[in-house]
Amino acid sequence: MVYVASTTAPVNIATLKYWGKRDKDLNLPTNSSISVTLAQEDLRTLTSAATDEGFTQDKLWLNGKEESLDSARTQQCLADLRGLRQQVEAQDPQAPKMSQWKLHIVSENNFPTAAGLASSAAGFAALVVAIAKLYQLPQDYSEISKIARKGSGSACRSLFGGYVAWEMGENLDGSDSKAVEVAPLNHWPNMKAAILVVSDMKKDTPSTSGMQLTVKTSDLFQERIKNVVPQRFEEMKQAIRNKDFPTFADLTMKDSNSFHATCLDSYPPIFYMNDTSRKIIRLVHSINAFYNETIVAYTYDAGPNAVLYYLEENESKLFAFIYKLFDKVSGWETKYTEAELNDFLKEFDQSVSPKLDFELDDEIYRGVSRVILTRAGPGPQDTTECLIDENTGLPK
Ligand SMILES: Nc1ncnc2c1ncn2[C@@H]1O[C@H](COP(=O)(O)OP(=O)(O)OP(=O)(O)O)[C@@H](O)[C@H]1O
Ligand SMILES: C[C@@](O)(CCOP(=O)(O)OP(=O)(O)O)CC(=O)O
Repeated sequence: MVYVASTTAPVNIATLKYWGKRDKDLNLPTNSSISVTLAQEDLRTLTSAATDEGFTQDKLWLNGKEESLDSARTQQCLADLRGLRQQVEAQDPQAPKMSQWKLHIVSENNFPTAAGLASSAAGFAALVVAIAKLYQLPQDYSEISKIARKGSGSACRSLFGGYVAWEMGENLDGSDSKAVEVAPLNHWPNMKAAILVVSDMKKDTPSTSGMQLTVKTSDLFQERIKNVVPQRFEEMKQAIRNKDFPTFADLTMKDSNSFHATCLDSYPPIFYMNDTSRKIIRLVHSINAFYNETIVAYTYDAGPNAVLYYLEENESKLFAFIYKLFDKVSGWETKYTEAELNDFLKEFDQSVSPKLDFELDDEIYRGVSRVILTRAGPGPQDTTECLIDENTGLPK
């Protein structure tokens, strides 16, 4: 009999960045980090996991293609999950001996893989949660997040919705390096995100090797992990608890800049942002200066895409600028009617244009391929969708 379980898992985008490992094999970080989990209508992984006594090999199909499961990281995740399943079997002799059987895993991302859109985070979170469900593990999600962490560090934060911290921990075996909820989605539900996709191309320097180089060569990095991030970690959690957007946003922007500064300070230097990324940074500062209030924050991961965080109530103020500048780029029409989009232009003409005290770069849209308009969202979700045929145990 083929046993099957499925889940979806979200992407998360850090507002306090994880950059640097103190243990590469266990993905133990040199600093704690914080992220916002994003809604799954726009960005999510759907994963089904199956097991059966008759399966002969562990197998993975990702976006319709069979992929290797051989990476040490994936093997770690599978071994840990099987270890926990063994405990279930030891306590309940009736429980099927799934820990001894092979697994079939089928997964689909509804967005480009490895484009700096945190596919590995959603991917490993979904993989681990699907198998934990299949195995009926009793552990809570903080415990399960330690297994996702071994797949990809940032994946541990995708086990929760809303506002999430990854506590770096101290133990050498990683037993206290786990994700915890800072605040649930409904605490501050009006957080939105506009992602300006600057490039869909696969990135040059993978996060793992980039981090290794920074840890080894950057002096600035030592200052960051010792004196900058620990304090920011506490301040950002407090800003989230207080729903204090200006503080949250200022910390987010400063931390993105600090992380990219350590990349530039690596030797040889690593460049994740490009000219368009930098123009967007300037634009965001100009918009905040124009309103004399911090209404929007940028943050960049290991790639040139900009993620802009803002509150729903400030959307028309922000979109007066960004729809005006990026209206030629796709992604708006799925979220707004033509009348709503016209209102953003009207807002620009009536409220912004007469007072505009800086020059807008009409060509900036050329560096952006699309916008993804999304918002803060919940953690992994149960689903009735299943990617595996329950009779054959193969992808549908
Ligand atoms: N649904 C999935 N299931 C299992 N593994 C996945 C899944 N999606 C992505 N991955 C793994 O993650 C890898 C991509 O990770 P990578 O870190 O290069 O890109 P990214 O996550 O988009 O970028 P970043 O984490 O820096 O934002 C893929 O090559 C694959 O091995
Ligand atoms: C810049 C980041 O997005 C780096 C994410 O790195 P990964 O989690 O992809 O790295 P590995 O642990 O090596 O898989 C910052 C962040 O998400 O906190």
